[in-house]
Order: sequence, then C-alpha cells, then structure tokens
Amino acid sequence: MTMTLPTPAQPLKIGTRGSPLALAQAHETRDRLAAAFGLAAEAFEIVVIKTTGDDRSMIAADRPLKEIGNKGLFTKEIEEQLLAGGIDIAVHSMKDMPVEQPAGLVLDCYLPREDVRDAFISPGHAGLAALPAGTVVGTSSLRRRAQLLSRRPDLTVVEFRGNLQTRLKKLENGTAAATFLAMAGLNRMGMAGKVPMTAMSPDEMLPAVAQGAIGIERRENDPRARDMLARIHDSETATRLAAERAFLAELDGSCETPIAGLAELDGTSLRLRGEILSPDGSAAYSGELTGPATDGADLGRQLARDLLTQAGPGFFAWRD
Ligand SMILES: NCc1[nH]cc(CCC(=O)O)c1CC(=O)O
Repeated sequence: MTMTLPTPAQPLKIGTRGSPLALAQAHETRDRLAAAFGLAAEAFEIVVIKTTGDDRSMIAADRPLKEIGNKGLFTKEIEEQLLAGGIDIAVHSMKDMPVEQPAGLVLDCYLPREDVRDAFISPGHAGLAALPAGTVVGTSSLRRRAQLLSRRPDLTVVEFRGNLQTRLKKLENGTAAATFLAMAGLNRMGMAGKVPMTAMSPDEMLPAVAQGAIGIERRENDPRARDMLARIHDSETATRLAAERAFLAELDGSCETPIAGLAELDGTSLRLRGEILSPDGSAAYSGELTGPATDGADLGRQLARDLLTQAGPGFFAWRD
C-alpha cells in the first residue's frame, strides 16, 4: 500500500470534545493508530473542539437535554471542523451519533466495543431490586428513566447531570440514592474499580443502541484517513451496529427517544433485542430476532416494525 503516513511536521489531526471520556477515547484511537503503523505519538495532534453541548451557559443544570434539542448537540462543531480541514478524523461515542452523517463525511470505522452494560452506582444499595419503595434515583437519560419507571413504578426519578464526580457528590449528600452510567465510560476513564457499582444485565436494563462503541468519522475524499482507519476497524462491532442502527433508524429514533437495542454475535448468527417505551415507563414493548449476521440491517428494520405493530399507531406521537 502506498500511503503517506503522518509525521510530527504533518500530523494526523484527531478532533474530539474535551470531556474526560472524550479525551480517553481520542487517546485510545491515537494509540491504536500509532501501534498499527509503528508511529510515535508526535505524528498525531489531538484537537479539542468545544461544542454547543459543552457550553454550560447554554444548559441550565436542571434543564433536560431534550428541551435544548440534542440532535447534533455534541457533534455539529466537530463535523464543521472536519469538513473545513481543521481536523482529519473525529472520534465519537456511537451512542450519541445520528443515524445519518452530513454530505461529504463517512463514519465506517469502529473500535472494538467495550462493555455494553449499564452500571448501577450507589454507595448504599446492591442493585435495582434492592432499592426500598419510594427511593429517589437520578438520571439524565430518557431511556433509563423510562426503563426504571417501567420496572419500578414506585421509584422517584430526578434529573441528574454533570460529570462523574458531580454525580458521586450528589449521591453522598443524599440528592439521590443511586444513579446509572454506561460501564464503557467508567472503564475507559479507569473508574470502574473506584466507584461503588454493579453491572446490570441486559435483561434487567437493555442498553442504548451502540452503547460502548467508538466510531471514527472522516472526509469522504481523504484516502489517507480512509486507509489508516481501515487498519484499526473492528468488523464484529460493525456487524452488531449495523443491526442496532437500522433498528433505530426504522423507529426514526435518536437519543431523545426511550429506545434500547443490543445485537450479539454467536458465530455467524446475530441475536437482536430491542425495547421501546413511553417516557413515563407506563408502556413498554420488547422483542428479539435472531438471523444470519450478514442480514443485520434487515433484522433491525424487521424488529422495529414488529415493536411498532405491538405498540399500535400513535405510540411516538408525544414526540411531535
Ligand atoms: N450520552 C452520554 C454518553 N455517551 C456515551 C457515554 C458512555 C460511553 C458509551 O456508551 O460508549 C455516555 C455517558 C453514559 O451513558 O454513561
């Protein structure tokens, strides 16, 4: 392969948000690229980009993200920089990515997926089932709120945002007795052993579509980035996300919607589980399909149609 590799004088510019998790993901991407091509860290430049979603003044701490309109809230400025050439690749949590990318950009490189499960975090309780009736729990996620209320209608769910440290402080001062975060983020930040938590099985809380997966976006017409990313791409993650994201797309969903989905591979067989909920958890529909891994997107669309049929017309009408 004739490829001009980046050098310290002409580094590959890696765009990312500045949060601790985003930076950990950007460093992992750089380290995998450096290892794959035998390059020094100096051949890469990590460029931190502030997004609307990071601008605290835009977001009152108690205002649910959905009210601000979160389609592209954390990605718009990064994608603009990518199109303008200010960066060469952009590292994202796939869970936060819309199902379609802007013209001129492609998102077809995934790193090996981390733990897909949600973590139950609480200094005083062993798990969801052990919480006494009426317990206050905190989350900012519409999906988790709906799932929690669906399984435990007796709980009170309060809006809970901010970084891990802020949340732990709120647990300590009694604002809530428990909160929930992705295992993947905790692991990638090296926090898994340092926080009182247990991983929840997907049967107890089915994770968000693409949870635990990192995707790397590039310009369509950039062969260097294309060829470099091909070397660190994980095809198993791609197979699983094809099914999950087709499921999400067919539901016309985004991270504003209480939707959960998880595909798992067993050899050449793909098992897809999905769930859709009303925001207050009073209605929840779930199902699963298994089929050949090569037909993941068909499986995703089929499961979405099955669940929409179960739920009946107008199930998502509250979104409009
Ligand atoms: N929406 C925020 C977000 N986006 C990705 C992660 C965690 C990492 C991942 O799921 O890949 C999180 C925080 C969380 O849910 O705990």
